[in-house]
Amino acid sequence: MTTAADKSNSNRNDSPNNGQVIVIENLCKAFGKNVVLNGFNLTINKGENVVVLGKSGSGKSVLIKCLIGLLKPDSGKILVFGDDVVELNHDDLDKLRTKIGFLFQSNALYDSMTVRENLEFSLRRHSIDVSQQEVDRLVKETLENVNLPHTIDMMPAELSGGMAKRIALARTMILKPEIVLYDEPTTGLDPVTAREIDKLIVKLQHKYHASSIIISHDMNCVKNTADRVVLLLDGKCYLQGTYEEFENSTDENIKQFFE
Ligand SMILES: Nc1ncnc2c1ncn2[C@@H]1O[C@H](COP(=O)(O)OP(=O)(O)OP(=O)(O)O)[C@@H](O)[C@H]1O
Repeated sequence: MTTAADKSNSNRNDSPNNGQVIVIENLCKAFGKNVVLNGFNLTINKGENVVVLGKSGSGKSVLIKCLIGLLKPDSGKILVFGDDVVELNHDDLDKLRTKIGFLFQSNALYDSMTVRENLEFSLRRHSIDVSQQEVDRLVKETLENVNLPHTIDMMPAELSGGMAKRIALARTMILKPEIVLYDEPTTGLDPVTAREIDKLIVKLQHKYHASSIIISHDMNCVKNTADRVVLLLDGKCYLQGTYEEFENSTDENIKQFFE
């Protein structure tokens, strides 16, 4: 396993366009005396799924919020497609966010809209100039990708928890985001449904070549989806490695996630 510093140093010798989609360097964020991020480093490559592990309150959400410009870090760099998020103006930040999909823990579907309308709204809101025929085709294709074409005219209240999660995923994917941020995608789901979501995350990763950050405590989800696992501890990237390296680790800070 490697520390983030090792990775960061090796990256410096690489060419600038070598498939790095996100580069986070020395990120620091405190709220008063509460130091949450304290020199956090992480690089995410094109098409890679990275799981961020960390105890409750370790700063995973703060990290994601800094990444999408909802929180301003105290110092450090967050390069997304080569642009520093901290330096972007409002319009450029908006443009960048259209390339980033977010799967909320709550799914955040609009209750008063059908599945079709939820997906269409997502497209229209990003003012993508497409014909109704193309919208219909995209909605149908995306619902087929999550194996739920028959739900097109259903209301969110009629969907099971697992179906709602898959529709929320479809709504994220219809915009073909280059980066997807998953916030505990399997929390609250039964094990069978949770494994279906894992498979879907990997299927969509391969289909759309998106890069993902997945926040999860569900070690089965981590095992099934992660190309790389990163442990956020004391505001830093404490260790990173494959799932197998984490599983076999004798480090007490890692072992506790497997208990
Ligand atoms: N806007 C804010 N103002 C003040 N403190 C904040 C703010 N947002 C987060 N924090 C603090 O930052 C720390 C990290 O919070 P964060 O929500 O990132 O944790 P987390 O790792 O996502 O936890 P969980 O797994 O429970 O969701 C906590 O101590 C929290 O109280």
